[in-house]
Amino acid sequence: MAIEFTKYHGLGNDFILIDNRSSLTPVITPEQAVKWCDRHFGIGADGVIFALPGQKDTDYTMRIFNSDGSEPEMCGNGIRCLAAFLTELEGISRTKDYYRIHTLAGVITPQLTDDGQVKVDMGLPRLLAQEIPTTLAPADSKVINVPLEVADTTWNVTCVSMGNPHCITFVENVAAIPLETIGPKFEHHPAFPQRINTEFIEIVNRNYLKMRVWERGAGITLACGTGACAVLVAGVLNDKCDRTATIELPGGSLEIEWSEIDQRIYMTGPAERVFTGKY
Ligand SMILES: N[C@@H](CCC[C@H](N)C(=O)O)C(=O)O
Repeated sequence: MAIEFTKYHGLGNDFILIDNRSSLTPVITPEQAVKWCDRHFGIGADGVIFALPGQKDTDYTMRIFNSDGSEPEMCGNGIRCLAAFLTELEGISRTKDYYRIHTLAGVITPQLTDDGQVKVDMGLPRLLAQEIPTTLAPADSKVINVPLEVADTTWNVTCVSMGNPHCITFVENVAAIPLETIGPKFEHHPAFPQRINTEFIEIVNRNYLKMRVWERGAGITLACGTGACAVLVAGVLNDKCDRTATIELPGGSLEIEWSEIDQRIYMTGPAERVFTGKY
C-alpha cells in the first residue's frame, strides 16, 4: 500500500517526513528508508523522519533514519522541518507555537518564530570523551584540540555531542578540504566506536564561521544543524569565536547561540516544504 509523505528541507539538508502519529512503530523499515532516500532510484533525501505520538509528557516523538538506514539520536535541521510539518498536520487545531519533542537525545523544543523561521532549544552540549563517545581522551576528560591521525595527516580535533557525535577541525581554507576522501576516514576511524559526524571550519571572524560537513550515515550534506551547534561550542572552547555566531554552510546560514544564562544551545533557521506524494 502506498504511503503518503512530504518532502522538506532545512538549508538543503533534505528529509522525507511521514505522519506516523497513530503508532510508535515507524511505518517503514530502515531498509525501505535506504531505498526511499536513493537520489536515482527513490524519492531522494538525506534521511526519513517520523512524527510519532509523544512519550513521557511530550507532544510528539521524532525518529529519524539516515540515508544508509542507521538511526541517529538527533537531527537539528530535521527537527525544524518536523515542527513545520506538525504545524501543517495540526492545521487550525494548533494551540501553541512550540512543541516538546521526545528524541533519543532527550527533550528538544522547536518554536515557530514570527518571521517564519524555527528557533530550537537544542539542550546542553556534552563534552566528556565517554559521552561522545571516543577513545581520544580518558573517559571523564574533554576532547579539546587533540591530535588525530587521519590519511597520513595530524588533525587537531575537538569533540562535542549534541546527543549525536561530532568531531570538529579548524582549518585555514575550508574549500580546500577533500571532504569526499577524508570524510569517510574520520567517520569510520577506530577512535569513534559509534562513528562520527565530521566538520571542518574556517573562522572568518569571532561571530562568523564557514563550515563543511561529512555526516555519519549520509555523507556530504548541504547543512547539519547539530553540527553547527557543536561547531559553535568547539569554537568557544578553543577561544576562536564568541557565544553567538552565524555559521555559513553550503546550503545557507544558521544562527547559533550558547546561552550564558542556562548553558543551553539555541539554533535558528528555516524549514521549507518542497512537495508531497505517495510512495
Ligand atoms: N543533518 C542532521 C544530522 C543527522 C544525523 C547525523 N547524520 C548522525 O548520524 O548523527 C542535522 O541537521 O543535525
